[in-house]
Amino acid sequence: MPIDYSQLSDPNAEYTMRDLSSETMGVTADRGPRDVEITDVQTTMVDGNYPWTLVRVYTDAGVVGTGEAYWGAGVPELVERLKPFIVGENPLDIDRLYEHMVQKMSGEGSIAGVTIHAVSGIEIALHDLAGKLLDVPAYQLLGGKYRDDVRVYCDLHTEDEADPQACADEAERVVADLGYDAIKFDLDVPSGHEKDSANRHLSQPEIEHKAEIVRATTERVGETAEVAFDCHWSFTGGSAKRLAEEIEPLDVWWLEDPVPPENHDVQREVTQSTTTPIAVGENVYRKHGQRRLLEEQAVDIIAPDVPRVGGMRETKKIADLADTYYIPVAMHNVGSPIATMASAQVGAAIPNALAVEYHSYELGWWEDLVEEDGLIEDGSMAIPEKPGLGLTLDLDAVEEYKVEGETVFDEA
Ligand SMILES: O=C(O)C(=O)C[C@H](O)[C@H](O)CO
Repeated sequence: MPIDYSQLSDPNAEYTMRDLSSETMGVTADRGPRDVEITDVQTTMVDGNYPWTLVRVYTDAGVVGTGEAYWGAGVPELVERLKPFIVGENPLDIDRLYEHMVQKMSGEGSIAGVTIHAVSGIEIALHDLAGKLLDVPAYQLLGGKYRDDVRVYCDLHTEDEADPQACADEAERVVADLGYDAIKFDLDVPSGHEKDSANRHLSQPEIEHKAEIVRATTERVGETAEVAFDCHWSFTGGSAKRLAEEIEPLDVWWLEDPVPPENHDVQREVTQSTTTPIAVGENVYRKHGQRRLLEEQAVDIIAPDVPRVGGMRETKKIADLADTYYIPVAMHNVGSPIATMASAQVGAAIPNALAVEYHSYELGWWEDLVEEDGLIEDGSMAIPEKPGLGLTLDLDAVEEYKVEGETVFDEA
């Protein structure tokens, strides 16, 4: 039997002094037709190339909002934990409900991690819902449009990720056949020269091997496409600096996460040591987490993940802060069409959007999860003029691709 979290004791959530519920805040004025109440929250996990955790928020108006939380063990349980804090609330108060959820979960660790994944999934669903209730696209809720289409970059893989020629071949194929003009490869791949996989140090032959991947791909497609490289927080500051310097003459879009994200001093030193643009952000939570990276100009490009960092408004706030330092935003994304569209809607509404990531080109059924077709064309996503996120989940496809044992959401 599923656990009824509302029956479990949680002193922090019960007695927290800063209570942002409508009742305590006295948010009770009659809003006429906009007086809508949240009645339920549900999740369904889809077995994509990541465990996509779809979130639905139901209302007494019969309107449902769909969002997506970044994957992670326990995220559906955390969504269930959050439910009592938003049931009965007006879904149009997105900002207050976000603050309310974060505050109520502060004893449980809402500074970062899977708690914020769960909050983000609900927050995105609230944008879809609010857009539908007000009959406007989600970007409109964020302040309106800077662009009709948002650029999408494709994360690429090859059977042998360490083979520079295989990477160059795949880059050429994807750029020519799928129409992308921006792509990304992993650079934390073995070179055959590794002596120790723990100490983060890169020997010169390892650096030369990585530079060879960069050289092979940028030489092959550099005239028509931008190429970024991801290092997944692997190296020492010194190694990162040597790698970044080595690839300076090559035409790199950005080098991502060369060092772990938690030491800002090292991060800043690496970024400021090189002309190779450094991108960081997917593993950093909420505007508070991203603040120092931006204020200390420890990044050239900020890369928040919308269903992970806190949701759409939180990403907008991060983008606003980034823009005060003239730093562009490349939205990290490994999600389903729901997360990808949520990211693109943010991209439409911020001046400094560089691109949104697409991470599922090898899956074959990514787009089948929604009724709409042609979501990404020629490396870009057109922002729908339909209300909310502008997508309709195909519940038959959700049933087909759900994680074994999962239950598909109720209809509206
Ligand atoms: O695409 C990226 O930038 C990634 O880092 C993909 C990663 O595998 C994922 O986000 C975390 O494991």
